[in-house]
Amino acid sequence: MLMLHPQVAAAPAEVHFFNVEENYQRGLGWYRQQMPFTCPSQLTLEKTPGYFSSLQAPERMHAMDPSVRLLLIVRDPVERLVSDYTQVLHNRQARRKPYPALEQLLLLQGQLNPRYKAIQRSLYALHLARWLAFFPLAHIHVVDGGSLVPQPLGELRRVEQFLGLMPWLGPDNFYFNQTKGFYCLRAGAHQRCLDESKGRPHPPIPELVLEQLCTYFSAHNKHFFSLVGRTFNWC
Ligand SMILES: Nc1ncnc2c1ncn2[C@@H]1O[C@H](COP(=O)(O)OS(=O)(=O)O)[C@@H](OP(=O)(O)O)[C@H]1O
Repeated sequence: MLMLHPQVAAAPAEVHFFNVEENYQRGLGWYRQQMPFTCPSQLTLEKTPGYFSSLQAPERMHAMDPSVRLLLIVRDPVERLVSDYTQVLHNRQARRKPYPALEQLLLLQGQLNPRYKAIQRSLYALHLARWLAFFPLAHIHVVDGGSLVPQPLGELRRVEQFLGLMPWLGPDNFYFNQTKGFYCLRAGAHQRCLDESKGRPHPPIPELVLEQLCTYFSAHNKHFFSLVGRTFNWC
């Protein structure tokens, strides 16, 4: 989830990205775990995926500034779950710690375990409803992660529009990186790809488990579609 101040149209000279969750995980000091002071010429963006499913974040963010604009990037909840697992698996392996196979976490005596955190984080309707208790839908722009990957320009132009920014992005700002198999960013002489912790191959999931996941998420997904007033190509 990304949080932006509405005066972004003022075209600030500097843009700061901030990720409280990452800074916390990296053990940085408390001052890197709070929103920094921002000058009028600066725009500060907060990007912390964990806020979306946080119980406290909506109310706290609203108390900080009820006029913030929010960007929510969603992808197929099943893909998100597997991506979540893959990320934790690699973090554990990097610290030479064991981690169970995905199916062991997903299933309890053959049935899906709804207490598995990666499943809970994929219940978008549940989380969004908490945000909608504090912010109107018009303040929340949903980015389709499934289309952001193959067509980044289209999705990001819609973000520019939502933020009331002057259209700036064009096809030259993206290039396809054959090695990574993804689009990366280019601005003038600068190029930026997501780091190697992103875009890793996902472990295969048996067809039967996929069907169980699909059945489980289907009603939640429909609820999410009704909340945002659009559908996605998910279960
Ligand atoms: N250039 C490039 N390199 C790697 N990965 C890319 C890229 N562009 C888009 N993607 C897709 O973005 C997914 C990672 O998104 P995250 O939200 O986890 O990353 S981040 O928090 O925004 O850094 C990542 O998901 P995973 O494959 O599950 O890692 C990709 O599907």
